[in-house]
Amino acid sequence: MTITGEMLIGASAHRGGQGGFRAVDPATGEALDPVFGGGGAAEVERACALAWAAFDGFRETGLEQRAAFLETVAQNILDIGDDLITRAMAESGLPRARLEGERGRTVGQLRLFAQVVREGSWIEARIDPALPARTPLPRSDIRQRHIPLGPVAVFGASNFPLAFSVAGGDTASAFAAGCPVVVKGHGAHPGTSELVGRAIQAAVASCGLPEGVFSLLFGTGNEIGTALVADPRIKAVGFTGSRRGGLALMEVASRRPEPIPVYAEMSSINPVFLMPAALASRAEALGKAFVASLTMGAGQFCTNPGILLGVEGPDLDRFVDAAVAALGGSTASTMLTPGIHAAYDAGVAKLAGSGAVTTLARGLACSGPNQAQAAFFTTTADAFLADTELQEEVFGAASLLIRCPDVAAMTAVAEKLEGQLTATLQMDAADKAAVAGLIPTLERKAGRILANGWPTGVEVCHAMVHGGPFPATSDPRSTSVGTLAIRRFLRPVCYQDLPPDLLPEALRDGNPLGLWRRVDGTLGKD
Ligand SMILES: NC(=O)c1ccc[n+]([C@@H]2O[C@H](COP(=O)([O-])OP(=O)(O)OC[C@H]3O[C@@H](n4cnc5c(N)ncnc54)[C@H](O)[C@@H]3O)[C@@H](O)[C@H]2O)c1
Ligand SMILES: O=CCCC(=O)C(=O)O
Repeated sequence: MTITGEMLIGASAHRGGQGGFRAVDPATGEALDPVFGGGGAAEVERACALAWAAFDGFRETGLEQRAAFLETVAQNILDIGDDLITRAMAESGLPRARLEGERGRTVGQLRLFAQVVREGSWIEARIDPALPARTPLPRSDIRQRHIPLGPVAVFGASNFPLAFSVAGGDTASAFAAGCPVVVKGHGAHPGTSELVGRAIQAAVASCGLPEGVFSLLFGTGNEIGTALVADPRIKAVGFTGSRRGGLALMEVASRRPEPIPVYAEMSSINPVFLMPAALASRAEALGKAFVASLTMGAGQFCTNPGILLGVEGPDLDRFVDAAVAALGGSTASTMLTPGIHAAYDAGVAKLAGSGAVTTLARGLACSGPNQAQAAFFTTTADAFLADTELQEEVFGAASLLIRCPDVAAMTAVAEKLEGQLTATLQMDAADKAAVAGLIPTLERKAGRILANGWPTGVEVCHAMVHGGPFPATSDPRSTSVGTLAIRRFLRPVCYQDLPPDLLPEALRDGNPLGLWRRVDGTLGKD
């Protein structure tokens, strides 16, 4: 499939005239063809007008038609074949195996949402039948279902060019809910974005959906993203990226005459608690496994283990020795963009220059542009508690070990942490009592609590929460991975005493769609 450098606005392809740009291969520093034309206000206007025009039709598509659309997008992505993988490799510096796995995750995610759409319980139909004879007052007939919010703006993330980008989780969950999507493609992987965008555009056409169900915009500065979030026809935003970018978009959304929800996933350092009995029994294995998680994908995971906490002593020393040995032998890896590489180097230099921090190990030297050496630092619990800057995320393979005098100090540090996507416990049976004391704190701090695993590698499933309190996300009530993500783009509507033939099918007597419904408080298929 040819990459043209055009934006996709509804059914058409359009070359933007607001400044050209090219993707950069971070492994070589070379600019890649073609030149992409950036868009501006006119393209935002056209995409949002089409999305709004498509909304009422798309939101009332039958469950089967919408599920088939998601499955068609998945198949069309697979049908691009190897061109998608080779372009994504060139634009991201990520290896083939990682991108093939990510393509599988993206396609699996779309298919999982198709199953969710068909099953229909996300509509959460509720019926409280009229009670005309109730005293002292009769009850009306009251029914409720969930409807989609409206067109959603999705910002593709740099670090997952497939699973968190044009057809990633935000887009899949918005489509599943019945929301048209306008994507602002990430400038780091425009070719990958165009290929996937064309797969979605073709699916919209072949499934007989209104063209405005999907558009893909590009732009060189912040203006296009700002204009998109400010557009009155956009009713929600999905974002994965920097804290600064997420906060800026939240600000734009909140200043609109009609403020809208922004689901921004931003910054997390994902604490790992090395409990004493676990360290005593397997410090060396934990040290090696930690480095494997830290250095995966050059550390460019929002779930990266950015801090570790352990009680000082010989067992923690054994952990450190094993981690230092593993990290010291880790090869430098290409980062996603020159900007992300520069931010990593600056973050590492800041930690290394802190008087309260000691450098334990660095990875092997770099041998090409935009490569990062892994970094492992240590500090004390007192120093960490005294300096909030030590909590700042360094996006990449850098981690800080906090040496604590006892388990109580680990809890004290946990209490001072900002909101997190994950909190990980390395624990043995003898640690259970101490862990039980930590869990209430971790529940308040994180979206996902893991035992004896590593936070990188998020499962896409029904029970997953990839979210958490600020600054992990802008809204701790939801998730951006897993099927619960559909809830972000829905809202309840109540119908009181409407004539039966004006009710939506989901709420009609006789349950024509065969949905799970709560009738007079009881869940069933009545
Ligand atoms: N939490 C995560 O998962 C995660 C993922 C990727 C990057 N990051 C962080 O973000 C840094 C930069 O990487 P990035 O380019 O992927 O993220 P970014 O936040 O700079 O950009 C993400 C997207 O948002 C847009 N954007 C950013 N700021 C904006 C603004 N003020 N107004 C309008 N649009 C705006 C960008 O154009 C891009 O499309 C990294 O160094 C890292 O610290 C975090
Ligand atoms: O970078 C954010 C997503 C991380 C993720 O999905 C994973 O660890 O698998």
